[in-house]
Amino acid sequence: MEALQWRILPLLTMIASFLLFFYFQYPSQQYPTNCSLLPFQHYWIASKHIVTPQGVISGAVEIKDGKIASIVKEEEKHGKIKSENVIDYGEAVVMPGLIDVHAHLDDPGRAEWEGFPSGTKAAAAGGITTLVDMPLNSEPSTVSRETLELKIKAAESRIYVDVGFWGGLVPENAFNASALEDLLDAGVLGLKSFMCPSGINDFPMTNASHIKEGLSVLAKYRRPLLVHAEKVQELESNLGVEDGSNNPRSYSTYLKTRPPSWEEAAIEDLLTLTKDTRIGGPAEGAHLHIVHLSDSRSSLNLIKEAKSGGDSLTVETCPHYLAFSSEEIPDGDTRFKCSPPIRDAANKEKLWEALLGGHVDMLSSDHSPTLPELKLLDDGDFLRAWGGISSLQFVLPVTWSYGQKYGVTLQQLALWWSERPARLAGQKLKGAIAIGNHADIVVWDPDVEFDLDNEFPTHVKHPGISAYLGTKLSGRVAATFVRGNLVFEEGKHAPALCGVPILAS
Ligand SMILES: NC(=O)NC(NC(N)=O)C(=O)[O-]
Ligand SMILES: [Zn+2]
Ligand SMILES: [Zn+2]
Repeated sequence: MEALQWRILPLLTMIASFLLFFYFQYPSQQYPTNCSLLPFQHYWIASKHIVTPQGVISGAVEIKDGKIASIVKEEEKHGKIKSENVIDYGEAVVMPGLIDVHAHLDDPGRAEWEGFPSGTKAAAAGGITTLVDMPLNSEPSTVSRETLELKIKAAESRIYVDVGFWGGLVPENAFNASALEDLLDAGVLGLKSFMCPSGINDFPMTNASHIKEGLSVLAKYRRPLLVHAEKVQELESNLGVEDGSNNPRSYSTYLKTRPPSWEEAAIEDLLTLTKDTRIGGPAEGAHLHIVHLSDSRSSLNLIKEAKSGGDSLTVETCPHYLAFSSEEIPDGDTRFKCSPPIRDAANKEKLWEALLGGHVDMLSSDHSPTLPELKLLDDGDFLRAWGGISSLQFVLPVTWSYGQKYGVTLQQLALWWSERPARLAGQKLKGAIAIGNHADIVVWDPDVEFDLDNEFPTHVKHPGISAYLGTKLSGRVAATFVRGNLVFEEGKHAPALCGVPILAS
């Protein structure tokens, strides 16, 4: 016994000193598991253009253990910051990281379309620090506690940025309050449903009664319902079958199959339900969010009216509706196919007007990629090709570039891409450069122009299907911080994937 002790003791001492040596050599504070390209966790980001809710300031943001510890104005900097831990970005813009509340990463089950690793790597390179994944296009769809658990498992250790999840409201669970509560208790940030076929078999559409039920459950949780608002209406013409103008390679043919009246009809239905969300109404606490609005005429007027009546209602549009117009879409170029469709130039102008006027609340990517074969790029058949735009990495430069003409400000970008999306997704510690918030930050150069060509380093799985490929953009993302970790800088990603799944509690 004693002999054994004498042999083990020196061995233990040796192991202990070995561990101590490594601890002091590489203290965990100093090298946080490769999550960050920076060697420290307490530092300052300095710039002449820091976008805060109170305005754009020159100064520095103090970051400590992943949070924003203080914001120091230029004139107050002296003596308040340790110069060796300052990253000075000069004239570059320091803004809250983008929060994309509408992305389809198709994982698990259809990861060959995108997947968590490539999708979130692209997000990090594009200045998106949080995204909320849609419940459909993965296999299975996220419609129950079990299927949410599969999502979380697919995301864990495989994401470069933080990812939350919307759950699906489908006929199968809509009248089953305990199933919906189970899904909400498991942590989805809210629900999402379709008022037209979604294109995915295990994600059937809902009608007004399903949505009413969903809202009543959501009211208790104070989480939103997101709706794809298009309702199939009988088409007025027979698409020019008689006059021969129904060429499936022509974008105008596709446009005629999904007229603005579809959006209008869906929104009319929805607004009969959102009245209940008013203060004192039976669904007070519930909130309805209309995703990817394209029609800026009648649909938007209905939304404006309901909002002014006190309905708890918000609406998003996407960069592709603001950047492109139907007249310019080349024959056969199915990269531009999405639903609702991109409409004419006059519609686009009115959409900008509504965004600038505060009637459209926020922006989202609706990144919905697929396999290049399913885009039928060779055939160019708009009626049969997969509908969905691939854009995730480019939404910041796209919004900035196409917004120049309208005098878009940095403050507006932060509102549309961070502050309001954070509120929709219930993320109180995200969406603004403010003391106590997560240090989720994008640093970018508004004046740097680049050609988005085949040479440009893109990280989405299938860059060739992006409608933005071949355009010239301004606004280059220089660095992205997620909870204080420098996850992307100058084309390089941090070695470890340290994004975390975000669950509502
Ligand atoms: N199944 C989809 O990804 N659909 C999406 N497709 C688009 N937007 O064309 C969507 O959000 O409706
Ligand atoms: Zn949709
Ligand atoms: Zn979508």
